[in-house]
Order: sequence, then structure tokens, then C-alpha cells
Amino acid sequence: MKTKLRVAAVQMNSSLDKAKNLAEAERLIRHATAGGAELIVLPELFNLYGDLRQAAAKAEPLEGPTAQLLSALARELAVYLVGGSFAEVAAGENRAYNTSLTIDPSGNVLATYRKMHLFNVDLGAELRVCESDNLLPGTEITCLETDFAKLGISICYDLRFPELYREQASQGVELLCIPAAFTQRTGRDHWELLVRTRAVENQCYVIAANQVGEHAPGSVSYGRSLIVDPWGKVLTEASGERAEVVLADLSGELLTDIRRKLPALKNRILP
Ligand SMILES: O=C([O-])CC(=O)C(=O)O
Repeated sequence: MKTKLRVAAVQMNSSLDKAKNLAEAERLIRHATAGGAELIVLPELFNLYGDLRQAAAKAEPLEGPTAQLLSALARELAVYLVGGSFAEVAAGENRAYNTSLTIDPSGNVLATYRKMHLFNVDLGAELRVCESDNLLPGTEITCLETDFAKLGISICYDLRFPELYREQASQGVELLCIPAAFTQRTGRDHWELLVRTRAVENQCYVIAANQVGEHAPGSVSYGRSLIVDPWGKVLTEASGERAEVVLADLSGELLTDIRRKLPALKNRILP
């Protein structure tokens, strides 16, 4: 991993208005680069959030307007973008993939990740979600090389499945990028705990960019986007109230030092 890297998590309050969400994403990406960010992570379904049926109905192809905007911004601003996610058309299906593109500073797509674990839960009247009604699961674990670190991409509910991250760590990942729309109901007890745990157990940096606030009636996200170091220390945390950008400086030396002094990844005995 490169010695020094400034990264950003973009927290958004996306709504059902795609044009407005794209304009807001652009504003926040520009704000992050003005703060010196070299890698920026957006939240899950940043271009339309609050109703999965509408998101699926307005799904875009891989080279649709959302991808084109991300690519143009990455190129113009010369940054790496982990473009949160958007609903992607799946051929012959009325359900969509929940897809994250990672784009390099020339505007090229380096990786395409489709959310593997779908959030199907019934916590009573307070929270019932069945993502499988409108979304299709992806099947591929995604890791990629950049000039500064090896990245692992995952999305939101994936956070609850440690085997995914262990596999990414086994493939040499150093920085976990996690776009999310973690709910208010589950987030207050589980969000920070899970993000920090994934950092500690895999000795990785984590950038977890969340949605925040009410998106549509009954759809409320927890916010508090986090950037965590491989010791599990929170480097920066966003509010639970509003759209904003948080920045942190990552250190390749710290990651190497932690892995050398406490070689838990090497001390594994079970497969
Ligand atoms: O919305 C999701 O995908 C995941 C979520 O809030 C949770 O796991 O509590």
C-alpha cells in the first residue's frame, strides 16, 4: 500500500429524484476533491433511493447516464471513484442488480461488483424489507489492484457476512470500500460494530459510505459514515443528520506495521 493516501466517504440523503441525486453526488465529489481526496466512495443506490421498486423500474445499463457521469467526473478531477451503487438492468428480468463501479482517474471502469447478499428481513412493523422482490444477487467477489492499494468492494448488508471479507483479505486486500444504505433501525446497534470488526479481523482500512436520513416515508438511513484504520480506530465519522463528506489520511506504513507486529492473518489455522 502507498505510504500516504487521502480518501473520502460521501454521505448522501438520496431521494426518488434521480436528476437531483446525480447533481448532489457531483457537488459532493467536487467538494471531496477540493479537500484533497484521491479516492472517493459514494453510498449505495446513490442515484435513486427510498423505494426499490422504483429503483428497479429505472435501472440503467452498465454504460448508462449514471456510469457516464461518474466516469466523466473521475477523468476531469483525476480521482479514483468507488461509485456507490445503482440499479443495473439485468437482461430478460424485471429485477435489477445492485451494482458498484470502480473507476480510475482516466475514467476507465476497473471493476464491477454486484451486491451478493440481499437484505430480506422482517423486524415487525418497524422494518420489513425484501430486496429479493426487486433485486437479483451477484455471484462474484470483487478485488482489484490500483497504484496505491489492493481494494475489496462490497455493499451494505454484505457487512454481516465475514467470510466474504476473509476471502478478500486472503486475496491480499488492504482497503475495504463499502457503499451502504444501512437502516436507522439496525444501524444504531450494528453499524459501527460491524465496520470496525471487519477492519480489525482483516487488518484492513475500511471506508464505509452510508446514506442518511429519510428518503421516502418509512425509509430512513443511519448515516455516520466511517473511515476506520486496520487497528479498528475510527479516523473520522459523519453525522447522523445530513449529507456531507468526511476525509481521512491512510498510511501504508501503519498497515504494514500492524500486520507485522500482530500477524493474525498469518496465524490462521482453520481454512
Ligand atoms: O440495508 C441493508 O442492505 C443492510 C442493513 O441495513 C442491515 O444489514 O442492517
